[in-house]
Amino acid sequence: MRELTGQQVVDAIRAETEKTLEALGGYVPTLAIVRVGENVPQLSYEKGAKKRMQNFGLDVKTFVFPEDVTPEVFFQRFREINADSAIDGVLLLKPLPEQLDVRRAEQMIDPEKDLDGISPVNIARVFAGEEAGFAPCTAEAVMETLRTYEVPVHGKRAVVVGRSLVVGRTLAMLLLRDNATVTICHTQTKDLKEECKKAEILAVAAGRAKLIDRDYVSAGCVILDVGINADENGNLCGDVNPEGLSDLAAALTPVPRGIGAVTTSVLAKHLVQAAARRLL
Ligand SMILES: Nc1nc(=O)c2c([nH]1)NC[C@@H]1CN(c3ccc(C(=O)N[C@@H](CCC(=O)O)C(=O)O)cc3)C=[N+]21
Repeated sequence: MRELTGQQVVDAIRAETEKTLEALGGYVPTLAIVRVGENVPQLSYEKGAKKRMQNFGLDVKTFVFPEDVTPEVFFQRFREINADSAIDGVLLLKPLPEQLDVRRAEQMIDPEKDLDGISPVNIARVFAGEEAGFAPCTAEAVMETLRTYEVPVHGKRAVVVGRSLVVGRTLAMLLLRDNATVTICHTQTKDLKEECKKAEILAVAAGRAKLIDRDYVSAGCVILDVGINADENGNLCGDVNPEGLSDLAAALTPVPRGIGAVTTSVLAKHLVQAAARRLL
């Protein structure tokens, strides 16, 4: 079994962004991270994103609001951040506390700065199979990983476990755009094992630690593990249990250092693209 580590994909994405940065002639794009409260998964994504931006030579401004911020204050500032010409892209960390209507934020975000594809405009573009616009970074990270490792997608049977808008559903659309035959599985799927065993490409974004083991996998399957969970000992683990897969699967992305590392690189790529579309 091949281990599809993120680093090689990160390097390929960095090389691509460097070309675009050169065309921008020394302009340094700036990412705005907008966070409300101190939610742990959001803090770890923010930390990873900041490190990656630094690593790619990009700037970050962080806007932090208290958990109990009023809608008036939050949306006023969010509107200003969006309109700020010194900001090339915006990452709004989700979920938002309940007093803030997330749909209002999604509709407000400038689609040209919407690096994680949360605006209805960008969602529509992805679901229409268009190349323009920004797809959610994690779903695109899976496609970048397949591309870098030259895993053929065209005509393959792909099974996606998980139907969240940000990952599973979107990833299904990206796989479909590349001519895979796609099945989406979820918590109400009758025989998950049998469905997964049909997969030549198995992408798991279920949000359940070690849900998938060798009983779900056919020989030669390429497995993409999108999960980031904490195991019994508090260590990061994926939605896939790698034990017993090595003589069965053709390839697997590790957790950590797999899709998660690629996700922040796609965010960086989108930031550079957003700046280029605005300035070139
Ligand atoms: N608009 C939006 N998009 C998101 O994608 C989004 C979000 N909001 N809100 C929060 C959740 C949570 N999330 C995480 C990402 C990485 C790690 C993580 O642990 N990353 C490590 C390790 C990753 C690895 O190597 O596999 C790192 O980046 O260094 C955790 C959590 C994203 N989310």
